[in-house]
Amino acid sequence: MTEQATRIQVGGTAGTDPYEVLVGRRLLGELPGLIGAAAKRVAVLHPEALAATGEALREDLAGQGYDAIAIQLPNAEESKTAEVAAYCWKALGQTGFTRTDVIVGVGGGATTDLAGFVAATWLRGVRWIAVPTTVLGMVDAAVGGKTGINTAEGKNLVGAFHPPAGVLCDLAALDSLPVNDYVSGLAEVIKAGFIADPAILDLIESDPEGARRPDGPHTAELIERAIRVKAEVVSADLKESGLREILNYGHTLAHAIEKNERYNWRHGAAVSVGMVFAAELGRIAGRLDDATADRHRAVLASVGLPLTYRGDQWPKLLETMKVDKKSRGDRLRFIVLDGLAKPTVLESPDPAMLLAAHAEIAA
Ligand SMILES: NC(=O)c1ccc[n+]([C@@H]2O[C@H](COP(=O)([O-])OP(=O)(O)OC[C@H]3O[C@@H](n4cnc5c(N)ncnc54)[C@H](O)[C@@H]3O)[C@@H](O)[C@H]2O)c1
Ligand SMILES: O=C(O)C(=O)C[C@@H](O)[C@H](O)[C@H](O)COP(=O)(O)O
Ligand SMILES: [Zn+2]
Repeated sequence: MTEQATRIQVGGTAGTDPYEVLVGRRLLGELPGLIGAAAKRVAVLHPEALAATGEALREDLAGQGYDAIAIQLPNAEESKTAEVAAYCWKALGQTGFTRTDVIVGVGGGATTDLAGFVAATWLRGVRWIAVPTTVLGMVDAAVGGKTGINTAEGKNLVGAFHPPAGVLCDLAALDSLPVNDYVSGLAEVIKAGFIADPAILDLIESDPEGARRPDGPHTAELIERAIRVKAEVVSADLKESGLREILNYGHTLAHAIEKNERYNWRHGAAVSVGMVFAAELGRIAGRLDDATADRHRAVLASVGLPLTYRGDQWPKLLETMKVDKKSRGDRLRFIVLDGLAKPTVLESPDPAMLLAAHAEIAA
């Protein structure tokens, strides 16, 4: 049975269908309503780490009369490949999955990115529901409809905007999350703090140790605040024609680091370094005050996120950043801050500025 949950609406403007993000506990009772009466088949996509959860969900849905299958994916970034997507398409084809059938993605951001992408591409788009099980998935990846996979050339280079029909954030799922993965998700929470909601930073600074734990005093509030930031932005600009770019704060460098590390770094850890870089870039460009730039290091370090990356990799990172989705032709574009919660775009920064900002994160 569903316990009382916080409901955050996303979309519903500019021709997009509205949907809700629920945050609470024991939310799976909401699934049948979201799946809808038209579905006969349901595919539950889950990572290896959540094999038991995926199978339990499949059994539950089968007990409710659906023709339910579970598709196990590799853990983490290994699932975001064309091969894994093709494996899922094959399973859906063999099950006779039609346009009224539904995909449920249960897992972290990598799983929901892949599940959403499979939903976007199967029969040119079927309904899907996100059940994020990591902090990062709840506050960011599962919300907003960006779905996709990586290619050899870079991160998330193939994908589609395909919003879910609903997002169920069951906070109990976080109890089994390894601490490194938990903390990685805090990078996106802190990002939401810097770009839009500084109360998030105050909450973390008041108890950094508590922020690292699912039973911390502010866990639900931190997650809900970060979701509200994301919901507001994607509701105004689903397809990233402008405003949505602010959610990419720290990501230009982060994606290059992830690729350079063959995805052995967690996304949030790379975003942490990427935000320190972006803050330095803002400071060097004369946009950001010293105190706010320094606050990045302090708050990220206080929860155990990294601030530096190997200094000898700059030429490779620069090359990768050129295929960032915010680039236009030969122009690199970065999100920087004009001040706390004042994100803006920095176009074609001088190479010397980039190098100087890089020197501040080089280990
Ligand atoms: N679409 C978007 O808007 C968006 C936003 C932010 C990030 N992302 C993407 O999200 C991905 C990162 O997501 P993530 O940080 O959630 O990592 P992840 O999905 O790689 O999960 C991390 C690890 O935790 C395991 N796991 C997941 N839930 C668990 C649980 N409850 N208990 C135990 N283990 C669990 C996973 O199997 C994996 O091994 C990246 O690919 C990033 O690009 C997408
Ligand atoms: O939702 C968005 O928009 C974001 O930029 C959120 C990011 O945290 C996320 O990592 C996203 O997947 C990056 O998008 P990309 O378009 O740069 O691949
Ligand atoms: Zn991100």
